[in-house]
Amino acid sequence: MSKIKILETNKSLLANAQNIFNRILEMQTEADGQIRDIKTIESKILDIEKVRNEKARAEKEEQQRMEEEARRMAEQKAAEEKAAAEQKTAPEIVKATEETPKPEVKEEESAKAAPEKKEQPAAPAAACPQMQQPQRMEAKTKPSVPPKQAASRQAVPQKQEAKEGQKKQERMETKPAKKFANTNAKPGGFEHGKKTKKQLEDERAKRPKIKERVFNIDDDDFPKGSRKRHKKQQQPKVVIEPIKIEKAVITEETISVKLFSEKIGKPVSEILKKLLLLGMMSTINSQIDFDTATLVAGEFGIELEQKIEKTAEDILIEEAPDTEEQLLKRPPIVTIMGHVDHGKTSLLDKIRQSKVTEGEAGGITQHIGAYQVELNGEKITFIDTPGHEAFTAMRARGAQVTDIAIIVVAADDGIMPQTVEAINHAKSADVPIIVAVNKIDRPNANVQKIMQELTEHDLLPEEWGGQTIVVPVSAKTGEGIEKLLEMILLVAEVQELKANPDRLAKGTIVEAQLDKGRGPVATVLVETGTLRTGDTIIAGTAYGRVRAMVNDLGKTVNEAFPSQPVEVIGFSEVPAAGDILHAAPADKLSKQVAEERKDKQKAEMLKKMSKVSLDDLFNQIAEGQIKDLNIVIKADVQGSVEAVRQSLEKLSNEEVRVRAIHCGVGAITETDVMLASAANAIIIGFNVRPDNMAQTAAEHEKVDIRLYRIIYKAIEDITAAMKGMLEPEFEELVIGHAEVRQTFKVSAVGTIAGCYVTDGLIRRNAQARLLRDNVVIYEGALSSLKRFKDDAKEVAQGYECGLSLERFDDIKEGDVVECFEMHEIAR
Ligand SMILES: Nc1nc2c(ncn2[C@@H]2O[C@H](COP(=O)(O)OP(=O)(O)OP(=O)(O)O)[C@@H](O)[C@H]2O)c(=O)[nH]1
Repeated sequence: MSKIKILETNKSLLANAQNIFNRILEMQTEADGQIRDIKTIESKILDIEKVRNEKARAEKEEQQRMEEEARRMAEQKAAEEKAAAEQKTAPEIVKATEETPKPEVKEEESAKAAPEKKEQPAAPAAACPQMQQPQRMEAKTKPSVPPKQAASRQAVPQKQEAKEGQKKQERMETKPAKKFANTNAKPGGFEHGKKTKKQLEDERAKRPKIKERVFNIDDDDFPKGSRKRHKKQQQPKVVIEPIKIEKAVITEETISVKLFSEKIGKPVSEILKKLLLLGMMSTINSQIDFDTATLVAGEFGIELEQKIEKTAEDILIEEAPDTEEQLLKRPPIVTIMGHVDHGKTSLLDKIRQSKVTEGEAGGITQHIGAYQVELNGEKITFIDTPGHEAFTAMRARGAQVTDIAIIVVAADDGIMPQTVEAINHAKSADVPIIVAVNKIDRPNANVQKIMQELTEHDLLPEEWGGQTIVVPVSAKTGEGIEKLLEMILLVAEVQELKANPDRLAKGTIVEAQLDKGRGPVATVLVETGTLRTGDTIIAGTAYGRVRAMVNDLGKTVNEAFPSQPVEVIGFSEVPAAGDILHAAPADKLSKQVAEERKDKQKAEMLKKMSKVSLDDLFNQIAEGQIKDLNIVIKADVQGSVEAVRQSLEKLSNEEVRVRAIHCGVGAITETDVMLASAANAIIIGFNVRPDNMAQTAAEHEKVDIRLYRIIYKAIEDITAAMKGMLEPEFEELVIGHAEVRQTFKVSAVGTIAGCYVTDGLIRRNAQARLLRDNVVIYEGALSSLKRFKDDAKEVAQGYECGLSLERFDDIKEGDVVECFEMHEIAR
């Protein structure tokens, strides 16, 4: 009894630990989401800051430009006045000055002084007519030349000036693409030289407006592809366009709704709505596959692409194929299987004793899970764990280490059930079989009988014209052992077993344990490549570096070649037998792979741990987690139990089979809950309630208990849940219990129950049910609630009260009144 209690306590502790673990995972996910949000906000703030800075810079530049313009205007005015004065005194000089082509000088100066003018230049076509007439332009622009420059220009020969003018014109004509072709801007940027004072004043008056426009010019107004434009253009981006995602990439097979919403920039609620329209009930954490995600993204007009990223695991197992020249012959790996007591261990021992020390004088064999023997200079590796259980366990983990299976059959016994199993295991693994008929030294040995029996299992001996090699042996005397080894080498020869020793090692863990002194120790059977001391290794979730290697003779070795068993020290934890070992090119990679595998294990464990409930039944069915919907049925009478069982089992369909794993009459007990927990079942109660222990256990074990009073409602709920359409709107909340201590019959009123409130409270307006031995015998409302003679609204725990039930008088002492309210559930 106490053991059971301990077991149960352990179980509940485990469940608690699991809950805490789940909560931590949830918190971690939440924290990750919040960090992401913070990062997004951060980057937005930076963007805004950037825009603000750009705007301030542009304003500053604009101000500088205005100042520069004002200064130039003043100079211009002075020049005009001076020119007017000179005109009066020296008309010929004026004439000469008028004929001097200088617009390009002014233009250059103007461009240098006011780079912003380039932001609104004329379109090339518009600019050209003016540029094609430098002589005429110069006549008009002459007054704007500063006096100093004008004087120096007078000394320049006309011919040279004309040439320069032409060159400049050509330069401007050949580079139209580098200038902005903003058609909105006035083509005045290069024309200062020819403007009159009035024009310039007009322009100055208009300038604030231009500035305003510059700020509102959209990027799209400019021709695309001009890098120079971005360099020179100092326009701030004031208008922040909302980001429109047209294409998104997902990098895994499935994606959570939350992450998907971030990728496509749509709210989770919108996505859930779309999924619902596709018939999928999902939550923010639900995983959706690429096809579904594509459909949803399509609804938003977003193209979705899948680019599966390479995991560390992919990189680890990625291997270049070996060339024919790289492949060298390797020893065969042999497993011995057979029925109990037919002599597997004896045979393995005999082979080892007879051959292992050859050439290794004084060598003491070590038990490391596998050993090698030598015959005529050729090696054979034996896996030292006899029996097909280990063989199959390894196969189940994806490790197929065995090249040849020896089926041991005792000559004095015959083929037994485990012999048949062993034969079938070897056959299903497609491994060649050699039959060793053992114990031939025994007087009642009958090899012919064994051969006869072998034919019944599709193993026709060679002697009888078949393919199966049968070798009579005695593990006791050693007779036939040499022949058996020869046959093994022969079969290996036919198999052409080869491996490339010149690559990173890959192998299988044959045995592993935690050694007090040396830490995790594992025997590795190298399959291909060469394992070396110092190599980075990973097997399952255990990783590390080869610190030391010991062979089957107890000798320290620095290298292990294909088919060689070695004991390896240096793992971070004990790997499992059957795990595949990889030597990794880098420490980091092995660590990453281990992390990935641990995450995967965790996810799978969580998946397995998640209990079925009607709320997420559809999701679990959809994910293929549930094939059977197990149900425990408890009802008040046997008739109901049967009726409910039949109705519910009829709901089975192709995807899910509804199975009543336990049915019974009476209250829902803790045992029912434990059974439901173990079988991942839902409990359906009809007119019965769970007792306190059951209630607590159900909370611990996360078992879904559904209570009904009408069969069709249960059927309706389960049908809906199976279709993913379950939408219960209300949830029952028990608010208190009162025990009936005494009953009184009052002629006009009916039965009055004198009660004691044991927990919670009894509320006059709440609903009530009457329980007798946890079986519901009435459900309805209170017709009265009194404290002594006074009507009461509610009576709390620890107080006495009198109550009566609406249209129900069959109240007995010991009954319990359960008071409850219905609350709407937010889904
Ligand atoms: N006479 C004789 N006895 C043998 C021979 N081989 C094994 N035995 C005996 O048979 C018994 C069982 O041998 P094991 O080697 O333990 O057989 P096993 O198949 O490994 O048995 P399990 O490990 O229990 O599956 C032992 O008492 C051995 O001494 C043999 O060739 N001749």
